[in-house]
Amino acid sequence: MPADSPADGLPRVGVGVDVHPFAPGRPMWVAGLHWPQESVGLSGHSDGDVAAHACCDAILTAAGLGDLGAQIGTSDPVWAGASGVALLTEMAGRVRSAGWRIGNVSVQVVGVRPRMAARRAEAEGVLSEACGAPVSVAAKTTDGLGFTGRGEGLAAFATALVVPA
Ligand SMILES: Nc1ccn([C@@H]2O[C@H](COP(=O)(O)O)[C@@H](O)[C@H]2O)c(=O)n1
Ligand SMILES: C[C@@]1(CO)OP(=O)(O)OP(=O)(O)OC[C@H]1O
Repeated sequence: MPADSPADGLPRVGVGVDVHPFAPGRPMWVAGLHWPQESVGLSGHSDGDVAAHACCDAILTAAGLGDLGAQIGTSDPVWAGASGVALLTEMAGRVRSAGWRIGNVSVQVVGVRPRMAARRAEAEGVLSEACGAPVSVAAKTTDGLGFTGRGEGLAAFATALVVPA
């Protein structure tokens, strides 16, 4: 059965993970928001927005369309420096063009900074607008453990549900 099979009208789930290291001299963009109080940003070919990228992979895998790297890759100059919101808007459009409706997306940011809680609703609004479906946002620090806990970088994990249009 092909990976993008509609599975007889049943919903399909997807998963996405992304990790980027913190990098001095870069603006911090996470979950579609700019965090101007942060002294470092995230490295990457684009803006490094792990939350938006994990959402992209979740909807793409749900639709059987590969992942963000397969869709655009880091060799494509068109997307160099692209915002996570622009990428999520584009990937959600590709998922819809392939015949899917996006039910919802849930993303969890893992790391010590930025502190998401105070701007969680704002992030959910921006990502939901980009996705054209509800996106919920959560966060965890990992209590000092691992590269996230040590403040070396940021990770995000997302799941998505799609249904045939
Ligand atoms: N980057 C983060 C990480 C966590 N939070 C919020 O803190 C709560 C407690 O996190 P623990 O990892 O210590 O359990 C968590 O539930 C989030 O609400 C955050 O805002 N930003
Ligand atoms: C977004 C892309 C392309 O600009 O690059 P990065 O910003 O490096 O992000 P990543 O999630 O590591 O890989 C996906 C790439 O397609």
